[in-house]
Amino acid sequence: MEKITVRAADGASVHIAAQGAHVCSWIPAGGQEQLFLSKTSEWREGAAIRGGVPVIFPQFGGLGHLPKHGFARTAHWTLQSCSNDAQGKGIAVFVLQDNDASRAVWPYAFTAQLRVTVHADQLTIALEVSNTGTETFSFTAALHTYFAVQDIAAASLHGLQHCQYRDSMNGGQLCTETADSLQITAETDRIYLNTPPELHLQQPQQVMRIKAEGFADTVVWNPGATGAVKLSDLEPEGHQRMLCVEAAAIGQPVVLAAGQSWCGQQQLQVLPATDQN
Ligand SMILES: O=P(O)(O)OC[C@H]1O[C@@H](O)[C@H](O)[C@@H](O)[C@@H]1O
Repeated sequence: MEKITVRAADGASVHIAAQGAHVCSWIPAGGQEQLFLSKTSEWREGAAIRGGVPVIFPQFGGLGHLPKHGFARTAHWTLQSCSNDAQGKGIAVFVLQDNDASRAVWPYAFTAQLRVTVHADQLTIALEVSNTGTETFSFTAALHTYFAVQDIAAASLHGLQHCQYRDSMNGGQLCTETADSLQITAETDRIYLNTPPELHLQQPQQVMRIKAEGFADTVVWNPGATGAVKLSDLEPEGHQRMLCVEAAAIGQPVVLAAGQSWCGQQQLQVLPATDQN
């Protein structure tokens, strides 16, 4: 499968597959891999990659008539540019436009652009969608980031306390998060609504600062042991080494009239461990 490497002057790097404009690997300068990528992912054209950062557009999950999570994650995106800016940041821009295949299932004219910027201890992924047609359309979307964790039992997510969420494990029931520190002990699949712009994924060795802009919601997903056995492309015990924290626009679908654009981004930064870990 066609992939590019984007490297910042300081050595930080990402690998991106043209299928899905899918970030498969992110290594901060002087650091270690931060994204989970299943060793048993299929790597077959048209099959979703298990791990990294799938781009979900124009439909999250099964919330519509399209294939699950829409078509962008399995479509071929065109590399528009790959360069270093004046500060040495590595920047790659991929574009997806409507085509016969997309119009057959979703009859709208659009351009989606994914801009990936890497440097130092940071990775920023920005998705911009423009309505290039004459008809208004609406969509749901997500950056479905699979964070690598050393041990899910020692990881905790901070920042969601008091948020409402739809519990997909429980028919989409609306609940309120009570935990200050969310720990994953079983299959978890939740759409948190109107979440704060900054969350922290804490592990003993580091903290991941997860900032979102433009995306109002956050999905937290881990298949647990019960869900993992149903995923043929998830490596054995893979659920113990990953946590998806997804910047998402689901509760309020994005509506774009002709000529309008929308942008959402997820900005990640690796910070040293804190005393709370
Ligand atoms: O197996 P897929 O299609 O990549 O989806 C993985 C998961 O993605 C999450 O975003 C959804 O909330 C889950 O319900 C889903 O199971």
